[in-house]
Amino acid sequence: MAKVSLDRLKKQFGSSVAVSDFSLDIEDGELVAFLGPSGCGKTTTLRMIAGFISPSAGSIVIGDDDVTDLPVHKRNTGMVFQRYALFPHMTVGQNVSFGLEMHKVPASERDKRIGDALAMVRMESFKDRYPRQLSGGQQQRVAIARALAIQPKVFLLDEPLSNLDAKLRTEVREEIRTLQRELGLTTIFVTHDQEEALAISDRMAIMYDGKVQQVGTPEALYENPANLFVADFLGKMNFFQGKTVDDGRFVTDKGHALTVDTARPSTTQVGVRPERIALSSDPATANALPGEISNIVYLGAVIDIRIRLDTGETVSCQMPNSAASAQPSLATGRRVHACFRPDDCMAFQGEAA
Ligand SMILES: Nc1ncnc2c1ncn2[C@@H]1O[C@H](COP(=O)(O)OP(=O)(O)OP(=O)(O)O)[C@@H](O)[C@H]1O
Repeated sequence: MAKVSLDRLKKQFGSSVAVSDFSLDIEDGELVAFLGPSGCGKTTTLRMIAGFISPSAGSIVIGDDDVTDLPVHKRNTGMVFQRYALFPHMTVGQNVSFGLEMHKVPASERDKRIGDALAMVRMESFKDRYPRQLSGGQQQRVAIARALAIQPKVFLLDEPLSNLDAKLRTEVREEIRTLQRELGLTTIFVTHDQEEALAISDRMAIMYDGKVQQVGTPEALYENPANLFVADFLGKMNFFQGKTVDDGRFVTDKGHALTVDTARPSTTQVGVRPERIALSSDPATANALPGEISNIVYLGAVIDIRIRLDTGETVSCQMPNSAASAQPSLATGRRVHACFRPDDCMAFQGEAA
């Protein structure tokens, strides 16, 4: 496997800039997810790394080789696409063999490589079937086997799970992660699904409008988002707009005086995660905003409770199902205080989306 270094990558289509100033070092054996909303430049960046698109500026180094100007087949990357991209007229075995032939693997070695790759994804017994005789999950496993059979230095996946149903998505996601760890594969995984990115990656690069907004472990990004975009995009967040009046005191536009550990003079938004909000009829914390329960949404493991504050804003509180059932008087219309601790408040600059 190999380290991947992206240095100030840029891609311009005509006058529109799809990706700009994208720099990132991906360690040997690391799985990095590119996460961001539709159109932010994830696929364009991945395609530049694979060699399907040439960058307008910047460089791509895989291992010790600068591959920026190399064609696709000389980069030794294995790619899996959203729509499987299997050849319909070829059997599973022939599909996997095709990649090996393209990479000039001698015929004497091919059968073993095909068998090994299909075994990795538990598809050995499907070798003689055609893609139309397979389910979506099975087709995607074959696409993964085809990409891995060439023993790539870098494994690239572009929204590989988005055509699968929810249960299968989790199953194949876990299979990809297990395989990636076992083989020590340097991997880039493009997705717009935050839960998927959080679950699968060592680190994530969050993108917006062609630019990397923040890179870090799932925990670091969720607990310490660098800016309003990341805070809003990753997970849910309650925002309070206002200004800092003195050290640690933040007054919202609606007139709530909050105690916020991280408030700075430049802070214009305070964010609190829904799971950090507690409901109390007898508040004992620094930040307790009165209101009434306006809606209760049952999400299975988690209950989402909306509180309409007396000042008009709505705050979302999430609690585990077990905690909610321990609160027998949880009902719409009930008077409560939405309470949160000063160290659970995150401080940001700028306008919330
Ligand atoms: N061949 C192209 N010609 C012109 N513009 C393009 C081309 N490919 C992509 N773009 C534009 O570049 C931007 C980034 O596109 P890209 O496909 O990389 O986004 P994405 O984050 O992968 O989105 P999605 O999740 O919807 O696939 C978009 O505005 C898109 O319209």
